[in-house]
Amino acid sequence: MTETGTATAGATAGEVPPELAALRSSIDNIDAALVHLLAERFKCTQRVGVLKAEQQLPAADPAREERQITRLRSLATSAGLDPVFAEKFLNFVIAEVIHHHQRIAEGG
Ligand SMILES: C=C(O[C@@H]1C=C(C(=O)O)C=C[C@H]1O)C(=O)O
Repeated sequence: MTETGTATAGATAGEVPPELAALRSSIDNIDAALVHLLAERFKCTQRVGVLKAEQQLPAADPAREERQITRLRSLATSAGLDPVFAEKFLNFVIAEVIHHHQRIAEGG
């Protein structure tokens, strides 16, 4: 910042280098795709939650999760994505799903 508070480092409005703008445009598209994919996944898991509640099955299935994590770590490695990050991400999503299932089972 200068004394007048003007940013000196980085691009100011209207001065974004074309390559940065193009990359950000792709990032925005990818983020939109991720949101849509996650929305579809949660639609499926909501239905699983209803089925489990109807059949009095437990909200969590650790054996299934173990298989998913093994598979996702392998996919991540093949794709050049950090498998530790992939595992953390899946665990984060699954934890949210299990909360939903518990709420459904409690009638909520
Ligand atoms: C969706 C399920 O319920 C839970 C959530 C999972 C998931 O989000 O992938 C996997 C296993 C379960 O702990 C399921 O049992 O398939």
